Amino acid sequence: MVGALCGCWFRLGGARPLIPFGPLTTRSAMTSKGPEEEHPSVTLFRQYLRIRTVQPKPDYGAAVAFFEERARQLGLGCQKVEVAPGYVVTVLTWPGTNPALSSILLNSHTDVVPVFKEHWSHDPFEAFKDSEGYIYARGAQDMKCVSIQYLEAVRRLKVEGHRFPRTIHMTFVPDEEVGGHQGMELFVQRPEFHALRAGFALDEGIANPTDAFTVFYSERSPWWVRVTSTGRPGHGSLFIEDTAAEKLHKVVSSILAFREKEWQRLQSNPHLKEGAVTSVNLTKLEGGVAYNVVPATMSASFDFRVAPDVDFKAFEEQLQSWCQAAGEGVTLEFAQKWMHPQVTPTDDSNPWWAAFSRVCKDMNLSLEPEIMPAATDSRFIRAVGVPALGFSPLNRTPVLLHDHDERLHEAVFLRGVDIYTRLLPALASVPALPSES
Ligand SMILES: CSCC[C@H](NC=O)C(=O)O
Ligand SMILES: [Zn+2]
Ligand SMILES: [Zn+2]
Repeated sequence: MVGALCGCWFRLGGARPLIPFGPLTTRSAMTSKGPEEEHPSVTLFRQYLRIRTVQPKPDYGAAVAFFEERARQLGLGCQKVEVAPGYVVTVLTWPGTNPALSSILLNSHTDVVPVFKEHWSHDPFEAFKDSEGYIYARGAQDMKCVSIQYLEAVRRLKVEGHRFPRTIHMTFVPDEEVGGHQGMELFVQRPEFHALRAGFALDEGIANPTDAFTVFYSERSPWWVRVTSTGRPGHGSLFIEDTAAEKLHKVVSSILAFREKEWQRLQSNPHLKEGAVTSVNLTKLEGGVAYNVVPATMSASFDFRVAPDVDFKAFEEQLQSWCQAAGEGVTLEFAQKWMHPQVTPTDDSNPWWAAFSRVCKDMNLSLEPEIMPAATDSRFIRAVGVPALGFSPLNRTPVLLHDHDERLHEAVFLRGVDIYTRLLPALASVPALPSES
């Protein structure tokens, strides 16, 4: 461990009461305060949002320095693990009172997706706050809010003098937005990860526009598939037989028919949520050189998200058989193929869920448990046997991750700090599990 220094608090007593708000409409009554009156947690959030950790060239160095400084100020242990050249996982640690118990892992990624600046109302890296209190920035929802909410909850609990039996680790990881292959996927294989002895993890979720909070207990598996079709080339004026395009068209039709079937299944059953069915989109078409030259090769790329209850072997065979049915010379390759879907139980047989859901109940938060439609670092955490929930405490918030004008209201952000301030004591005080005694 390095940097386990005890620093001074930049502000004591973060538990300032929030201005309560009801429906969105009443929020406009809340006028935003001047910078001198801004809640310090919001100021810190906005500072972090200004660090340009934007793909494809994130400034990871600045993010690591930011978290090292947080560790210094909060008196937390700080460890840096370089999982690949230039890809550092920063781990901040608040030791528990009983080192025999497994720890709580609070994960967040530091990178954010690119922007189309011309479609934004404000500079996406300025963290502009409007007069109503909405903070506009890339990463406001996904997921720089969560990183700071973890830190601010820990700060508050530490200031109040609490200690808990279980150690709390906060991991700040690179590379999630491009697949996590240089981030969490490598980190979970490292001795430093195993040394954390994580018993349970929290990671990102998605905002919920209603009063409820969404919590994810599993994920769909990303399968990125490129179908390549080869056929006879020739002059564009002739009826050439066995062309690459005709065969590719057949595969595209089969896959889009499957897409329609899954869409209908989702539409016709109000109990099914997006993550419970398999989705697919045709995302790239490549091939051809000129209008009048029939190409010998064409390809189509698909982004499949396979639901966790699918028989993966049978599904792959289905993909192969669509290619075969299209004719000779049609093959497929995988650019991503996640094969280890895991489900974290959401019943009281899981003591972590029991603790999590009990706090939500006590706080009158209504939870909507779902399967994450996209892929997050949770899949790597669950795959090494650590139960994980995907949770971003953002309700009454439009889903704007990866979108233009991504934004978050400061009151929702601060309410999230309150929520973690209740969740962490409960999770870090879960009694010894059978496997720990
Ligand atoms: C297949 S790895 C890509 C991970 C990415 N995660 C967030 O958006 C996603 O597209 O789901
Ligand atoms: Zn994310
Ligand atoms: Zn994202």
